[in-house]
Amino acid sequence: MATLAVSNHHRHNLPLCEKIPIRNNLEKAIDLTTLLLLISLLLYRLLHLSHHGYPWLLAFLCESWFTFDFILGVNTKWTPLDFKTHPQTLLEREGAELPAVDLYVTTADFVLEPPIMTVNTVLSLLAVEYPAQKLACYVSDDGCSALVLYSLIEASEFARLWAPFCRKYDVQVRAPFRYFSNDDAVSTSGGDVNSSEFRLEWKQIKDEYEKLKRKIEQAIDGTAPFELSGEYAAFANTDKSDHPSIIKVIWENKENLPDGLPHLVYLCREKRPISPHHYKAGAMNVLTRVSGVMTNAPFMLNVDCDMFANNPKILLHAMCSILGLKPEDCAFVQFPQAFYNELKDDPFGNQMAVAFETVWRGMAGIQGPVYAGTGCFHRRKLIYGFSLNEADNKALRKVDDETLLNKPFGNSVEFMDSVAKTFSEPVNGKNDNIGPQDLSSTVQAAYHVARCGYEDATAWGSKVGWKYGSMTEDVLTGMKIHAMGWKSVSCMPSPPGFLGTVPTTGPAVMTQTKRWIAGLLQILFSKNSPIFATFNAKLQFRQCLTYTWILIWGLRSIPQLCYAVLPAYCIIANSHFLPKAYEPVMVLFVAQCLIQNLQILRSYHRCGQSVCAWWNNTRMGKINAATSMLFGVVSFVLNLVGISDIVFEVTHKESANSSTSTDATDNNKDNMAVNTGRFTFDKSPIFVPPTTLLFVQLTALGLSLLEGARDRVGLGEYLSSVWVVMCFWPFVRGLFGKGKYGIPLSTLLKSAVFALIFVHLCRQTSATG
Ligand SMILES: O=c1ccn([C@@H]2O[C@H](COP(=O)(O)OP(=O)(O)O[C@H]3O[C@H](CO)[C@@H](O)[C@H](O)[C@H]3O)[C@@H](O)[C@H]2O)c(=O)[nH]1
Ligand SMILES: [Mn+2]
Repeated sequence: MATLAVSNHHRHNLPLCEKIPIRNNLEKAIDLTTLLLLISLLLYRLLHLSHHGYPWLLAFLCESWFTFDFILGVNTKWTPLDFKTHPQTLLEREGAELPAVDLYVTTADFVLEPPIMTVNTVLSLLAVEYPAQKLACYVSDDGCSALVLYSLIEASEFARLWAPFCRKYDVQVRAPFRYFSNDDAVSTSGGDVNSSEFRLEWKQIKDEYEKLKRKIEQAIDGTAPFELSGEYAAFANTDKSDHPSIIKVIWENKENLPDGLPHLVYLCREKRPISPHHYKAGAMNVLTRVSGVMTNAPFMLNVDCDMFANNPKILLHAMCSILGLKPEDCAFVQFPQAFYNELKDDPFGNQMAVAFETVWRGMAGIQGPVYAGTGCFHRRKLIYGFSLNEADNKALRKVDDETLLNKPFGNSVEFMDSVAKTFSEPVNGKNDNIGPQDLSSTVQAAYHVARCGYEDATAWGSKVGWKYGSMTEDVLTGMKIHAMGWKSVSCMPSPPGFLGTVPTTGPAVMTQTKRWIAGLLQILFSKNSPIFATFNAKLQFRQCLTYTWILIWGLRSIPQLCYAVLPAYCIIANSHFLPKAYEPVMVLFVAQCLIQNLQILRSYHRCGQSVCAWWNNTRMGKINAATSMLFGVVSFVLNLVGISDIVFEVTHKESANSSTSTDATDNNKDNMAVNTGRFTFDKSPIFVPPTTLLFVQLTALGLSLLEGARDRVGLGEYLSSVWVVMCFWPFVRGLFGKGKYGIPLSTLLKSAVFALIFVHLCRQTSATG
């Protein structure tokens, strides 16, 4: 007895979550050197402004921007921090006392987001290591698809085998498609995998999964009869953007069994053409309310439909931070985004591996990482708009007053109950206010809060819930939380907590980046701008700089494009924007360029990334500047002046099984392997600017070959022009590629016309100048 007490006491002193500052003195020294070089170059340009023409001035302006940008980046990475969590300690200390968590999965389109993918994500959550009676999984379907409901119903049957199997054999990856993939590293379990019993069960479960997959596939391609009757009658005559709500409790853990299966609820909110639905933010708010009247857990996890739980201990890791840190230091716990369909060397420069290592840890050392939309644990309390400081505590007492509650949260009595409970419970939500025992009795209330008019004249989307007004609702919602003075925490366990899909085709990459850019600008130029928030609210100054750095992402396209056009312009118009190679100051230019790029290369090396990945990212940075970033800025401006709306175009997610698909012939597979990561194109106008830019550079280089060297152009301009062509190499290949690998003829023609006009104008200025 005595020893037990001692060891318990001892355990109580062990930390659940530790903050570990990362040393980076060398980084700091190199960054300061780069900064010094950048500033001296700017001074040099400024001093010699009067001796040079417009290209020099333009170069000065662009480089001023780059320097500003660089400073913001250095600020972010100045004081990096890691968090280390101890799930074992948590289990020993808390055991059955762990708080309840509501799990949200969003899907919006059964074609772009195959239901088997959503099913895998849901299965990985249902089988997670946590007392099952504390969990409820809610799937929001913005696509209003009976096929999604059907898939989930079938999946819940399978889950009854899957979850116990995972627990019994300590399976590491609990998304079946991944576990049954041929990858040995993935399919290992912790338990006794050599026993014949295991082999037998493994085979059975695999067969069951194959059956599930087949059923879903057949329902989708129509080879099995699937009628909108009975359970699915509600879907008859519905239109994706015009239908009532549909809510189904698919599975209920009636006996509250800790090793049973968590509740599973399908939810499709009402949509009407006249009422804005606010895309994902709107879906998240309905999830919040529906779960509020059903299970009302004090914490919630949200994932996109493609982001399965890759580490069965994620909930324990997250709880370590939530229970182990001061509440104000842990508003939300964000897992970095990582991907399972990554192509080698990041050909599209969108895997963000280095960004997650550097920017992420950097932010963790200020006020915490951004909320990245998926793989994030929130406190229900905070989502309801409450905060911990004195002033808000007063507001907290006020809200008990019915009349005040009524307005911001809407008019559901059941939901106000959730608000009152959430409000009064201790910050770390130890007293579980799990809702009514019987979920089906709450369905009526759930229908009420899922109605599309429910939010009219309430604070939803402004003070309460996920925030409206930006396509990147995640960054906005997280920033508002930081502006209330809270800190957030990053959680980077090994193996990574969640894995999802990353776009792997040119057009899909462009669509996604364009939406992000527009969404970020929507935040920058609004009343929610971080710049106001440092003055009026509690956003720390350095955190404000970091947010600004992220939000101006798209604006970078303007100086970058100007800078990329400069060499071609100078060559055609016989001008220059760089000193001559023999001028001593050239050393500074070269040094700056080398040091900055080597520093970036070094960070790639440290994150285990190849030189090739570094080059691909550098190159894609330039390509994005001429495509998605530019178009993001344009769509933001068009929206601002009221010409067009910004819509949330859902990212196409490759089917979870495509990598292991067996129907591809060997020949096909070879072709695919050769072309993996090769840039693809479509007819979108987004590919016109880079093609034009490429034509202009090629014309400039061609002309100087034909007409001989020009007196005012130096080596610097020629090299810069070649550099730009190298950056746009995927487009050079696109000139000769076939099918989706080739730039469409219409795009080529348009670009040629624009390039001709540009070259003509350059020649005119050189004639007059
Ligand atoms: O009207 C909508 C549109 C989207 N979604 C869901 O939102 C999620 C993200 O959509 P996706 O097309 O995958 O966008 P990504 O750009 O890949 O997502 C990143 O960026 C978004 C903000 O732009 C965040 O919301 C996401 O969480 C983050 O992963 C998916 O689960 C969708 O099903 C909805 O529920 N309703
Ligand atoms: Mn996504």
